[in-house]
Amino acid sequence: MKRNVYLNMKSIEAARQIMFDQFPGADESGAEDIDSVDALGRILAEPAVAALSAPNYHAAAMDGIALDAKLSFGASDDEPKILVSGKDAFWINTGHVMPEGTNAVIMIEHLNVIDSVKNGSSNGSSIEINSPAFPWQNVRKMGEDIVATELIFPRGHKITSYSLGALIAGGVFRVSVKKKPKVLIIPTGSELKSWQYANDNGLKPGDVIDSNSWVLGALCVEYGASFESHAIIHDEIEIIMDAVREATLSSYDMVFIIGGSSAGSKDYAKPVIDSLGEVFVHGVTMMPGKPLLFGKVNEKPVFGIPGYPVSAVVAFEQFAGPLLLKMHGLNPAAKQRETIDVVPARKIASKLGVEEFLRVKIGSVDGRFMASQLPRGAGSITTLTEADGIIRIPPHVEGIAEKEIVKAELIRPLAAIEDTVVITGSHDNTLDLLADQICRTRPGVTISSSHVGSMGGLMAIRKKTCHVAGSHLLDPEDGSYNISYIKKYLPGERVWLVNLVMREQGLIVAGGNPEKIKGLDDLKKKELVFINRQGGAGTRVLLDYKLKELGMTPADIRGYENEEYTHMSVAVAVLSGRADAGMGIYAAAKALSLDFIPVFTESYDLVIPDRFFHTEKIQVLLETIKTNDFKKRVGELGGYGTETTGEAILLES
Ligand SMILES: Nc1nc2c(c(=O)[nH]1)N[C@H]1C(S)=C(S)[C@@H](COP(=O)(O)OP(=O)(O)OC[C@H]3O[C@@H](n4cnc5c(N)ncnc54)[C@H](O)[C@@H]3O)O[C@H]1N2
Ligand code: MOO
Repeated sequence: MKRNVYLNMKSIEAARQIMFDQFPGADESGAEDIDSVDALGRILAEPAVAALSAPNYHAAAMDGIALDAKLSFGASDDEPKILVSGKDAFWINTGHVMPEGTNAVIMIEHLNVIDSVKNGSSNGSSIEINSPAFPWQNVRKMGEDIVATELIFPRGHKITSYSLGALIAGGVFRVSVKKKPKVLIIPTGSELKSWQYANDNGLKPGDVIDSNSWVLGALCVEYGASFESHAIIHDEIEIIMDAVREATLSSYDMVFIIGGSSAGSKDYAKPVIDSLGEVFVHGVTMMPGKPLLFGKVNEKPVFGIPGYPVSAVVAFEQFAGPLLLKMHGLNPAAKQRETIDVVPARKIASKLGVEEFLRVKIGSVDGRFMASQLPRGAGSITTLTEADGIIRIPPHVEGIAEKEIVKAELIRPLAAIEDTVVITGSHDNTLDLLADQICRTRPGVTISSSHVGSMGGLMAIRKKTCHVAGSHLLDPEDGSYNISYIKKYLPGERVWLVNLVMREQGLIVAGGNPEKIKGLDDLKKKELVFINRQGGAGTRVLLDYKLKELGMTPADIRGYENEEYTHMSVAVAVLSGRADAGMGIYAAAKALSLDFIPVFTESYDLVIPDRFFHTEKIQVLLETIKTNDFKKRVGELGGYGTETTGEAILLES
């Protein structure tokens, strides 16, 4: 099988130019007539002209009396005027037709009814007024809002919820709108399974759930198009070819082939488009999304969308999406996101020659928007779901220095970013629980946490890039937690130390504990293999402290020098049989159904600078951790104590 090579990578701008040039008439797609009430989000193909006026009569705008304003002229406190109800003045309610001969309304609050109950409409009641009315006061004149025959909206207007009100009030009950472009999405790949299949059968190694069809379908809808999904097609070129041929000959306006766009031996998108039509672009200098393919078959645009989920999204948002907008009669830039100035929390490297779409979390700390980079992997959809924004690094730029101000496109609203508590440091599952629980205390307040270890958290406080650090640093000198580290690394900072939980650290061993391990002492047995954590990890510091207490040395333990970087990878080492025991937290053992032998209870604390401590969102966070609900849920996780949860001390170092 011949492999594809990207002979001619194009810049985003050049590739887009080719795309729009190839479909100059894209915006001349047809129109259809529909009921106005069904037209939300649609684009007017013809102007909407009012058939009725609104209001279509002179209407009282207030409750009171209607009169000819002339009768009230000259009225004052000293010389009030008396009107006779039924003759000079007529009781009227808001919205009612103004009686013949009247042109003003005086509000009921400004009337003094002399010889009858207020609101009564009996003839002969006298009403005193002590200020004049001016003509048309408190009257909504006929056509005040909309005049029949006037233009309500020009063609190209996108119908909003407000627009529906104007159309219906103006008597426009049917509208001519642009037809929605219709997309056929074809997922390809022998590894792909539908979610329904996964639901019924589970997944085997090598199976991948087709999630892209759903993401791209939803994006089509967001961009005003409709879509249908083809059944998954295995890596068989003839079948993919048939599907594309058939789609381009039927009513679809655009076709996506997902997957198989790059250089693999089973990557068929290019040969398919090539043999049915013409390929214009294969390869764009952007990342993710580099292998994007674009061509024409039977006069219809066909895209080869890269299979990695983030690549697929970028390919859509940079190419297929803007073309859909144009087909729908909209400006292709209509979906451009707002940008803000952000400061990277650390320097960011970037590859020369490609435009990188870097997903970042953004936090508002000390009046600056700090951006922390999320993992770059195009295979991780969570790098988009976790992101607050996207920093685009142009092809000629090699990276961004720490604290260099750059633009970020916003994915989440700014107000939500302002309401986010940024927590950096050691990870613990109770932080996830807190993130879920906090919106019960105050909807809108959210937590964004990144995991860089306890020391990383303290450094983030020092660099002013977070509000809260999660930390469990044991001082082996005296067995205290965090305090001596704060004194050493945050000199001059007033910080609060708040206990989140007490957490059990222990030995993670195989299910059923076949080696009958009871504690650290047992690790002296030469037939047992240990798996350690990396130097500097809180858990490693703890192990060394306990070993010293027990009078043991590293030489006593086989495997002491083998290191892993997370609790979970220690648990995986035990599960795979590579080690008999490792130190870690209960949650990691539980996640893989391993056994756990408690060794020590440590303090997992939140470090919060005093200048943030009294802010509303931090108070909401503190309130949340003190709730019984939160403590109960922590208890249910197992391996935690909450007796001291929420206890806070102020440290001035
Ligand atoms: N030798 C090279 N290999 C690759 C290159 C390259 O330049 N040279 N480019 C890489 C880049 S960049 C990308 S992006 C990917 C895109 O490859 P394909 O479009 O050919 O996609 P597949 O290989 O079919 O799939 C990649 C990945 O995505 C999963 N996938 C596919 N379809 C779906 C779907 N509908 N829903 C969810 N996930 C899907 C698929 O299982 C793979 O894991 O190529 C690199 N390779
Ligand atoms: O360009 Mo690929 O799209 O990096 O993942």
